Amino acid sequence: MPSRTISAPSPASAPAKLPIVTDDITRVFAAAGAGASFSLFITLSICFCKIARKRSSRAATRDASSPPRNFSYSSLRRATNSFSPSNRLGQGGFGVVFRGTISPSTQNVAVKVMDSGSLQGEREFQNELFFASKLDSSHVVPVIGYSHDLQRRRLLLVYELMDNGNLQDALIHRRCKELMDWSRRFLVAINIAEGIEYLHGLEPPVIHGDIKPSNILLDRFFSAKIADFGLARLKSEQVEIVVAALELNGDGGGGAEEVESVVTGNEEFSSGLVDQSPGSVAMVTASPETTTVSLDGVESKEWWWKQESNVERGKVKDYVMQWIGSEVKKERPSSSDWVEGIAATTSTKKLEKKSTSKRLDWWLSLEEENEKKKKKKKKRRMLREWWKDEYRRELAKKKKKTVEAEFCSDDGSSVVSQCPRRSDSKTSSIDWWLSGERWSRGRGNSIDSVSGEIAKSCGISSTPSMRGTVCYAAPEYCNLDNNVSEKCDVYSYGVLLLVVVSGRRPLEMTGSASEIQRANLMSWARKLARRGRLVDLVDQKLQCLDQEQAVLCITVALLCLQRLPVSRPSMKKVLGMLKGEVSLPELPVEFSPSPPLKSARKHRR
Ligand SMILES: Nc1ncnc2c1ncn2[C@@H]1O[C@H](COP(=O)(O)OP(=O)(O)OP(=O)(O)O)[C@@H](O)[C@H]1O
Repeated sequence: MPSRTISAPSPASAPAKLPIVTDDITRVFAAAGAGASFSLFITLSICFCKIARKRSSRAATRDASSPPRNFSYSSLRRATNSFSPSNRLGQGGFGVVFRGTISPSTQNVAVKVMDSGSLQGEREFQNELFFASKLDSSHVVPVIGYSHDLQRRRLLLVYELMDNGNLQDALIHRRCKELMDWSRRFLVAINIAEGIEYLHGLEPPVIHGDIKPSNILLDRFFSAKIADFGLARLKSEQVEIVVAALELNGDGGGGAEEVESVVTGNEEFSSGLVDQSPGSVAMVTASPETTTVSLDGVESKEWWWKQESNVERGKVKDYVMQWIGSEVKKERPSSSDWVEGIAATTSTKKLEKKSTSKRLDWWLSLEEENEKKKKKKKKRRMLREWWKDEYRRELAKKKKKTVEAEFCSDDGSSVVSQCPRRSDSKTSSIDWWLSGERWSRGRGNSIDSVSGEIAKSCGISSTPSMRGTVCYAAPEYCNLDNNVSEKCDVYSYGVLLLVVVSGRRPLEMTGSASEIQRANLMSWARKLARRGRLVDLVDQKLQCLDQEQAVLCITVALLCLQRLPVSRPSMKKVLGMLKGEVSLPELPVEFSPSPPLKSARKHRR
């Protein structure tokens, strides 16, 4: 029987094992290679992600210290799909706003394209950029960047996109269901108050100058943010509020009344960015002579320096300097150019000839601009006249003298209050609102301030003038002095608060006689206060209404709407009252439900 032996491997079988070893080594090397390339891939992708995130975060978030980003025109054109009408978000006084997506960060933005050739648009553009570097609050719509395309004479501003659009639309036009919930509406009112309080708390305080629902934007959580700093200004340190005794002749009483006026120690800073920019003055004044006189040899560059030094003592934002220094100067000769032009020597005659023709072009373009403005003004005046006639005809037809008398007396304070200098007891408040003088400094808008909304909805347009927006602007704001303080914003907030609570415009005419007394929201609120029925003003369609809170809002609004700026509470107090941290002061006697007649008369005197 053959025995089965397990023989030791013969030397001959040894070479057969070699391929197995080589295989292992290859596998080890392959694994190591794969590992190395995998880790290289991971490292590279991490690096790539980091760079991409850095890039996107540069576009997405911009803290106050970093300047707004300078976008190329083509990148913004790409972002908005060639400014496609389907991306149109809305139109303001100075141009159209488009939705866009910035690549590669895929951040959603709103791109405002200023009307080409609009001088006031240019001014708003400068103002927005200036404040973009100053403001850093969750209650302010951030400006991400800008673009100035010299070839096409286009100025563009890039903002963070606010998904729920503006408050005016959401509240009045769309009747957004989210805003039908009282708590959300109240939160919106608080957000806005916080935003204004932030602005007023800065050093120096920033006065927005155009607080109104269409300048309040809502993000995707319906958190309200303040937008549009085109009319904003820095409050001068020299502005102080003085209470002076003044004779009032309007009501025949002739008694002395305390009237607040604002004294400016230094004219240069008093009216802030909008009015004081020599560039702006140069843009508004038509002739170079007046420009030279009004500018008094101050260059736009110097003006920006002064604004800066007023805030940060010498710190200057390079981008503003660069922008003003290079671009504006390139396009528009400054006042000193005019002066220098006169004193030019013969050796520079050639240069002078060139610059003179440039100036002439510029001057002619200003003339053209002025002509256009005049035509628009004429059109507006005609429309106003027509509207006034209509209103008067309506009044005469209904022969409701009592209603008219009530309307006038109700706003009796407001006839004087809305425009103290033109206190005419025969003029009703609505006449005053519709009076031409109020619009006399209106913006030359693409949407006409009067025609736009009155014709459609019998409401008042929310398009602003250079002195704020009709119905929202404080009485002292309409005077052309420099008496602008934070209290102007407080007044506008008062109107806005009434709009938020009532869910309607400040001035609404439906034509029916019963509606006339409600036409002016402010005077209706005053009337209801006297009757002790403030709750009647609250939007009927509100859900989960906290009646106490709503009445508190209306009361605070009435305090904000007082004629004398000194009587209005500060924004800090307003916020405290709304949050229940500060107790409500007594409403002025004219708002008390049953005013003792004699003492009320005495008080008026
Ligand atoms: N950041 C934004 N996000 C979303 N929508 C915006 C944004 N900015 C503006 N809009 C929309 O574009 C509209 C026009 O804005 P714009 O600031 O030009 O004008 P306005 O404030 O309505 O009017 P005006 O300039 O005459 O005061 C706004 O009402 C709003 O609906």
